[in-house]
Amino acid sequence: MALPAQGTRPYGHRTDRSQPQAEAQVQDPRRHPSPALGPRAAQRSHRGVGVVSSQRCPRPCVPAPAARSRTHFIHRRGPPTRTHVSGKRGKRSRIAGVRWSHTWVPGWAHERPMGSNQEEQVLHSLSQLRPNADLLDDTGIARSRAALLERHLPEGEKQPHSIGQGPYFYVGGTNGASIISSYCRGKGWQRVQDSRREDCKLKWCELKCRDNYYRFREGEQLLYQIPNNKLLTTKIGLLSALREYSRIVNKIHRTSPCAQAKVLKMEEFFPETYRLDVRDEREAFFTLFDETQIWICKPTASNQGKGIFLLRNQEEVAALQVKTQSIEDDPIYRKMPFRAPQARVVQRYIQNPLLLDGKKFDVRSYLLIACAMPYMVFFGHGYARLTLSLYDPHSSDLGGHLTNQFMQKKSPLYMLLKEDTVWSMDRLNRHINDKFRKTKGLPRDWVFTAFTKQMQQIMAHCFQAVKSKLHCKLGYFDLIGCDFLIDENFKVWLLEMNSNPALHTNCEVLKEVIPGVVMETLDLAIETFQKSLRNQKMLPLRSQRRFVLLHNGETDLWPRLGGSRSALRPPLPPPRPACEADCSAPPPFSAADGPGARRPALPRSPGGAHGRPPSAQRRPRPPGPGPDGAQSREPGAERPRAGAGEPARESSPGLGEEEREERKNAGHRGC
Ligand SMILES: Nc1ncnc2c1ncn2[C@@H]1O[C@H](COP(=O)(O)OP(=O)(O)OP(=O)(O)O)[C@@H](O)[C@H]1O
Ligand SMILES: [Mg+2]
Ligand SMILES: [Mg+2]
Repeated sequence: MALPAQGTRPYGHRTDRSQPQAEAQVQDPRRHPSPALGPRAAQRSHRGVGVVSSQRCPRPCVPAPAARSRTHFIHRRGPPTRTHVSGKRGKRSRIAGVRWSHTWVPGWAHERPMGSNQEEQVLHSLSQLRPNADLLDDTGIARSRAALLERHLPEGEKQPHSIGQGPYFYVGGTNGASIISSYCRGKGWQRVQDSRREDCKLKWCELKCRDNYYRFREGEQLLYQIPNNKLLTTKIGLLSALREYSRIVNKIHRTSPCAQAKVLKMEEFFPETYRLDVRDEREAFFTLFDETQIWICKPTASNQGKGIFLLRNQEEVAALQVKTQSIEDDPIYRKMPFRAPQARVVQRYIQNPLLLDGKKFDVRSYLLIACAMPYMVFFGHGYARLTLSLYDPHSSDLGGHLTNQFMQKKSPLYMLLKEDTVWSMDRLNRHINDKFRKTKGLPRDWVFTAFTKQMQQIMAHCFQAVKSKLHCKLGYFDLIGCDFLIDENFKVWLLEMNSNPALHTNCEVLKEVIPGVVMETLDLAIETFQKSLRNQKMLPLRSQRRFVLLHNGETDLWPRLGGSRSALRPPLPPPRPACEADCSAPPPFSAADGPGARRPALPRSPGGAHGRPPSAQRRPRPPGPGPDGAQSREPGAERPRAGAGEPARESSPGLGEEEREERKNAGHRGC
């Protein structure tokens, strides 16, 4: 576990295409650069994003201070609603006790059109207090916000939206739209309805639309969602990335025995999973299945529990086998594979989940990639999602097995009992303290200590697995919802990661949690963007409140300003001998993993759950480097080749196909 590095601080805890042309011309940001995104944006070309200072771009062979490039974990005790600050930050850090509590705001429960409801006015007013967040003192902001909340909000005082020709923003879809809009309007920005406009300072789009990426102006605008986030946010993408990363790490550990055992092993946190679109894998699964276990079958890119079913007996498995084979043999799908039903995975079902008053639950947390150039990656707490009914492993009612809100909403009891289906992390912590601490010998506040740490390690590990493959440009940012299950032995399992996580606020707890998550996401995206543009040091981050820094990529050799993933990778220095490496850091990649090196293709065969032959599944553990997979690579270390480890047979579509898929699956992940 890497300790908090210097400079980090503990966690505070459709288009209306009729937009007049003239308007767009008048607002050409190249002539009127946005104060919010910085004047230099206006001078930049699309790709060249400025001179990189020597401080930010160390000579390749000179290792930069390791602490700056490592993944950082800052752990705190206690609930996430207070900010713990390090002494070094002094008064400025004591911002925070602002609880993003809007429970008293009537009518919050449903997303409504922009500007039409009270909560938007509230958020707008709050946001107005920090029109230039980077210029203001946070303590003052917090006080002013609190004062405003006290004075005005119960009466629902309406604050006029700023008029005037401000920078523009675009929000596509309804997920979180009112919160995002309020935030931006509070900065004096104006919402536009035409997604094709290129002069938006911010585009927050639910669907990844090809046009937005074609039109994206690096270094001049912020764009929500990294275009190939499917590497993490589809079931097959995540599985493939984790397998590939394991393979590389294992190889390094074989060749460099002193590379210490600190990287997580995927089988320790990711339930055994097989791809059904890969013949060898599905055959391995059909062979190993026996009726003592339950498996869960999921489409790779759906959400809300759609298309999920359990496999408990040979008949169900045989039916699945026939169905899968018939799809593969279908001449139509052979000709037009994009018409075929979505690829699926089968995953070992965690049969013994921890229960809260007899109910199954999972935890939604957030992985925030606030900046992709350099990477600034954060962890954020979310909430727990419970089923309405009591858990019975033998029940055929999926409502008791699938904890997502969407499934629960199907119940007639939902409207009556919905508040019981979402718990705050505080409540979860209290419950676990009360009910399990003694009997299970847990440390006090297990939720905010051990559990939080494990979630952070797992997320950091997953990020490391895809870091070199994500398309990174200055201005891309992403908020990813990560779903964790705790079993009755308090073992933590990652179930999946979701793009475009649900930002609805239809329960009291969600009203408390979601606006804060969205606003801090935007604050951090803007602050890191500005700092990157200006070649400023990232830390300290004035807008960091509840999110915890997982990875500070300032000293990563790649990606760096002045280049992007879409450009050619710069030559990498020779790897340092592993034994010289800081033993708390992950091992460097060998030259054989570097660019131009030949790499064996992904195992087409029996990958089995974690990329090993089925015979090996039950199952020798790889000589693992240990529990901490959370650090970044050494500054001189090579990375896996871009594209390597792409899901081998997942249709790896261009955006067109992905867009189609997105549209098919439109919906918020995890609602
Ligand atoms: N391996 C597993 N063991 C036990 N329960 C599981 C497992 N995988 C999924 N579940 C349950 O099924 C639910 C839905 O699964 P998952 O999140 O993977 O699908 P999804 O369709 O992407 O859902 P969403 O995006 O809405 O969270 C989970 O919230 C969890 O309750
Ligand atoms: Mg999902
Ligand atoms: Mg889920």
